[in-house]
Amino acid sequence: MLERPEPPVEAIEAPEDVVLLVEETVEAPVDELADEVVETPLETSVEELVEPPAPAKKRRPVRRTAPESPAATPASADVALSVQGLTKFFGSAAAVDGIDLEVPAGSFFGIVGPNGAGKTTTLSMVTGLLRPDGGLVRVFGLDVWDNPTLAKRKIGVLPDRLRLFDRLTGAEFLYHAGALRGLDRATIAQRAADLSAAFGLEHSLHRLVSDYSAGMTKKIAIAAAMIHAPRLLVLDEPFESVDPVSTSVVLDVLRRFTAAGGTVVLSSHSMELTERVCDAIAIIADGVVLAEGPLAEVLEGKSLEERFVELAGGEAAVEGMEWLQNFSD
Ligand SMILES: Nc1ncnc2c1ncn2[C@@H]1O[C@H](COP(=O)(O)OP(=O)(O)OP(=O)(O)O)[C@@H](O)[C@H]1O
Repeated sequence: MLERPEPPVEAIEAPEDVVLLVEETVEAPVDELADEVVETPLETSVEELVEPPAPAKKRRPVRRTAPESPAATPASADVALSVQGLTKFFGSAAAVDGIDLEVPAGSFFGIVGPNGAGKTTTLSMVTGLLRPDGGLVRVFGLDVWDNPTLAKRKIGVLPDRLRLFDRLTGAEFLYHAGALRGLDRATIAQRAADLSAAFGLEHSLHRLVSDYSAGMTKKIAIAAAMIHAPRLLVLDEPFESVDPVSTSVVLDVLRRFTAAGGTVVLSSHSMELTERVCDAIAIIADGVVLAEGPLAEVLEGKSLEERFVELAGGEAAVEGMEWLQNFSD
């Protein structure tokens, strides 16, 4: 029997308090908003990571991998992201079909795959935006679906199909991102200044995001994803529509982030860029992992493009298109 299609991602998991905050902040000037900020310290100590406070017992929303399965082994402390048996169906079709991934802390991890391979669906489940039908996702040992609040503090997200509050200026947008993460005004101001300078947006912060170019929009969205100093950045196609100069600026920021111990997981259709910047990769197609591991191991001495086509490619069905050679004029 066919299931109904999933509702839009943001309609599924957005907690009520976040929605309220969004509604309250959209039209208000930044200075007024500052007083409403909840000053919750965001960075979580190492102790909290190792021994998170016992959460209230909740019904587990995710169908688990059987405990005796080898895939359900505990994650190690130096693993930033551990995905085990992750599954998602849309109707009767498996978009993600038992994916396992292990992303070492401090790495620059790339996910590549053909259109419809399941990259966005995987990243949406990893970041707590889309509920899996099965499997486990752990971020620094925390189960994203058992401890969403604690786990999401560790994660900065650039989602696919950006829908930004584009009637805000760049400054308001960053303020809004920081306020949602519970940062106080002074911290947001400091970080917004640092991030906008790093991304070359410092002279555009007074402009409406709706007037930004596609590349500027990506950059402000990545800046917003970083404002709470997450340990893990999950970026869905961060370089799409971004020119080479801006790409290099973004890469520079991300490299500094990983050099300081942060972890980046990104999806990309650029084989050249993925091969150049990532130290570990996964090639996925039809919702399954075809190869995963350190870059050199996956490549086996070939270029990523060659390896990608070898594993995920197929002969294009061009036969029967002779009509295309008979031009209409
Ligand atoms: N909300 C949805 N409802 C029904 N099917 C969906 C939905 N979202 C994704 N799919 C399907 O799941 C599969 C994986 O899609 P997904 O967007 O994860 O692929 P992708 O690898 O990110 O593709 P691309 O590179 O084109 O962005 C596709 O067959 C897609 O049509």
